[in-house]
Formats: sequence, C-alpha cells, structure tokens
Amino acid sequence: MKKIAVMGTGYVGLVSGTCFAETGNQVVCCDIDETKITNLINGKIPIYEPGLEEVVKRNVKEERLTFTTDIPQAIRDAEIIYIGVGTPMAESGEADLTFVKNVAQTIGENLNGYKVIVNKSTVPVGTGRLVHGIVSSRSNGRAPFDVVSNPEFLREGSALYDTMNMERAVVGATSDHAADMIIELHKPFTETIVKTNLETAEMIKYASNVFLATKISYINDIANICERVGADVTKVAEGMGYDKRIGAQFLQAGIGYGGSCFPKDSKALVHIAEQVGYDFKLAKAVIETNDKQKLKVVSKLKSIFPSLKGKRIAVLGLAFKPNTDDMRDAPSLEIIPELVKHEADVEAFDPIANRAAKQFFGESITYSTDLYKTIENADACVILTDWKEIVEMDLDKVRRQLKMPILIDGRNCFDLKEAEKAGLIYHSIGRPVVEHSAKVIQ
Ligand SMILES: NC(=O)C1=CN([C@@H]2O[C@H](COP(=O)(O)OP(=O)(O)OC[C@H]3O[C@@H](n4cnc5c(N)ncnc54)[C@H](O)[C@@H]3O)[C@@H](O)[C@H]2O)C=CC1
Ligand SMILES: O=C(O)[C@H]1O[C@H](OP(=O)(O)OP(=O)(O)OC[C@H]2O[C@@H](n3ccc(=O)[nH]c3=O)[C@H](O)[C@@H]2O)[C@H](O)[C@@H](O)[C@@H]1O
Repeated sequence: MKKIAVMGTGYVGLVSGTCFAETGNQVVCCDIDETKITNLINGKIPIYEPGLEEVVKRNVKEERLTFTTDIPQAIRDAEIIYIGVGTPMAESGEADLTFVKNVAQTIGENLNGYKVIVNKSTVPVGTGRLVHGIVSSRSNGRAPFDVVSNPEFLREGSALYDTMNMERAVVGATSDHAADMIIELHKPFTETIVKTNLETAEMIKYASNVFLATKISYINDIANICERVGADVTKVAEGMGYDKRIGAQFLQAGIGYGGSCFPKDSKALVHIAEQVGYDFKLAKAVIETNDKQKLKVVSKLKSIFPSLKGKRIAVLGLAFKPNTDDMRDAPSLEIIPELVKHEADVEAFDPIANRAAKQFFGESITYSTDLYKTIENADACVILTDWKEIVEMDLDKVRRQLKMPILIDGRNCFDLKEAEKAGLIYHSIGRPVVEHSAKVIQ
C-alpha cells in the first residue's frame, strides 16, 4: 500500500487515482477547482465516464479515496505524487505548461521527505527535467526526490476499463528505485512494462497519439479517393485490417478526429520537432487532412441543397465521440457554426453532451435528447457521432420522420443496402451514394 496524492482531478487524475485506490492504495485526489472537489466530496462525479461513479463511491466508502483542495497537506502526506493537470494548446501550437509548473512549485515548497514525483500529463520532451529543476530550486535541497514519466494511454468513454486492463505501462525514471516503485504500482494493471529514461517515455506518448491520428487521416484520404473511383472505404479498411502489420483498429473513415488530445498533441509534436530543427511534414499533412475532413458533411449537404437557408437540419451527436460529454475539439464545433452561417435551422440530438455543447453554441441551435423527435420533419439528417442509439436507429422510422429522406452519415454507421431498403438518399464517407428515384429536393 502506497500513499498517493494526485494533482488534477480531471479525466486522467480522477480515473488513475480511483484505480490506484481500487488496487489497495491510499489516494487523495487534489484540485484547485473547489466546485469540482466539493461535488466529488458530495458524491457527484464531474465527468461522464461509464462505470466510474460506482468505483469512486466504493473506494470513498472503504476510506481509500479522498478529495481535497488542500494541496500542500496532500503533498506532505504522500510518498508518491502524480501530476495529471491539463497541458492545453498555446496559441503557437505548443503545449502550455503553466499548470505543470505551478504544481512543481507547490511540490518543491512542501517537500518534507523523499518522494517520487510522477508526471502523467502529456508533456513535451524535457518537461521531466524541467519539473526536476523547479522542485529542486523550490525545495532548496530539503529532501531527496525522483521524477518519473508515466504517460497515460486511456481513452475517454472507456477510461476505467483501459486503466484496469492497460496494454502496457511506460515508466521513464531518473532512478531505478523510483522506477521500481511505479512498476510495482502497475502490477495489478499489466505485466507489460516499458522501462526507460524520462525523454523516451515522454516521446512514446506523443509518438503513439500522432501515429493513431495518422492512421485516421490516412484512411480519410483513402476515403476521399474511394468516393472519386467508386470504391467502398469500409471494405478497403476491412481488407487492409486483416494484415496484422496494419491492424484493423483506427481505420474508421469519417469526419476526422477530435477530442482533447489528438488535435493538440499532433500540433505539439510538430512544434517539438521544429524546436530541434526538424520539419515533421507527415504530421503537418495529418493535421491538414483532418481540418478539411470535418467539413465534408457540409459540402455533401451543399451538393444536395442549392441553399441551406431555412432548411431544418437534424444533427445527431455533438460530442467528439460516443460515451463522453467532452466537447473539446469536437468536429461539431466546426460543422454547426458552418450550418448556422448558411442560415440552416439546426436541431441537435446528443444523449449526454447537450449541456456541455450549450456553452459553445448557446441559443444558435436547439437541443434534444429525443432522437426521433429531432428528426421529425427535418429536411435532412446529419450524423456526427456514432452513439449506440444512433447506430441502432430504425432507418424505416427515420425515413418516415424526415420531411425529405436525406441522411448524411459522417460516421459510416449503416450498411448501404440497409439505407437503400429504407428508401433513403444516403451519403456517407468514402462509399457510393445511395440515390432515391423519386424527385424530392426542393
Ligand atoms: N483526457 C484524456 O483522455 C487524456 C488526457 N491525457 C493528458 O492528461 C492531462 C490531463 O488531461 P485531462 O484529465 O483531460 O484534463 P482536465 O482538464 O480534465 O483536468 C485537469 C485538472 O487539473 C486541475 N488543475 C489545474 N491546475 C492545478 C493545480 N495547480 N493543482 C491541482 N489541480 C490543478 C484542473 O482544475 C482540472 O480539474 C493532459 O496533459 C492530457 O493531454 C492523457 C491521456 C488521456
Ligand atoms: O492522449 C489521449 O488523450 C488519448 O487520446 C485518444 O483517446 P480519445 O481522444 O479519448 O479518443 P479516441 O477513441 O482515440 O478517438 C479520438 C478521435 O478519433 C476519431 N476516430 C477514432 C478511430 C477511428 O478509426 N476513426 C476516427 O475518426 C474518434 O471519432 C474521435 O473523434 C487515444 O486513443 C488514447 O490512447 C489517448 O490516451
């Protein structure tokens, strides 16, 4: 059993802290956001993450998990301090390390004995050394400490599962002793440990995320070519994916990647490369393809309607992917303003993210949690997120609800034959258009 303090109680900090408690450690999750901590103390989970609430509540009840804003005290009591604060994108594209530096200062000021300081936030190569320097200067040699880089690979929406069943843990450390402590901590989660130095661990995180982003932009480029040559990208991806060297995952063509990490981390890696005089052209192209891909559904709509003015468009899904209410860099943030700009009348459905989305779209659109009501009487329906209820919707009913039978699917949720059988005009990504013989466009 270790005494662990986790700095930052967001997706990463809360989930990691909870999982460390679940495996028998004494964990205190800290944040500067008082509302977040008060809510957590009162049993309210600030993020939507399947299964998390139950595990948090169990560990709180069994007194292994607590929450506080008293960060200095939490630091003094801990043997291991995890840093899981945000590293948002600065104007320049690089990662903004303000929160990480603030935490490092507080740790230095409160260092009262040997501690292992573990960075879990996604940070540019060299940040581990930077943290070491800040803690060193603020603690004036009062106590020894080590810094470890232990990047996080969880996905939102399956964060708890991903942590409890992680495929590997990466541990980059300044000492064997510190590395061994963190390796021990991860034994309940995985047997696969990559032990390395700080810089390599920091690089593994960016290299992994940008590789996944590259797969997505690659398949989206292939999808765009498929549309021009009459091929079907879902079959192309299937045919590619059986090759173990390629792998079937992350070959789903669509409206591009969003979320709190791929967009920011791909730009940050380009910046890291620039800093050392390397022009990372491939990553730049990945970003460019992704930026363009988001607006594909709008151009498909515009190819059907000469003008979108006054057209009622039902938008299905606002979150950047299913099972999360996270709106950070969601494709909907680009697509909806474009529809509004063209004076379309947008009604949006999302089972979870409406509240978060309202902060971005305000009153410019209407929000609903009733899928079929959203579609009722719409001139066209556009799918932006492959939520389960959207993927499983009854296409016959969709056609009956719609004023015009037009479905633009940005996530390739449906089989072409199914859409044809339902009598829909169905446009998806990288696949032939399903036409409808009747003249329905006005
Ligand atoms: N969200 C995700 O799925 C993943 C995120 N990451 C990385 O993990 C890091 C954290 O990401 P999220 O959890 O999504 O961020 P988040 O924004 O959800 O949470 C960060 C938390 O840190 C708190 N904070 C800021 N300054 C603080 C301080 N001085 N002391 C204590 N708390 C402080 C904020 O109030 C906030 O609650 C980022 O670097 C991100 O790139 C890595 C893998 C997955
Ligand atoms: O560093 C991070 O924050 C995390 O970023 C991603 O996780 P996440 O952003 O939660 O979501 P993903 O499931 O990876 O999806 C990202 C985006 O790519 C899109 N995507 C994904 C897969 C695919 O085949 N096609 C595709 O368009 C999704 O719709 C979504 O918008 C990584 O998968 C995690 O390993 C990583 O820890």
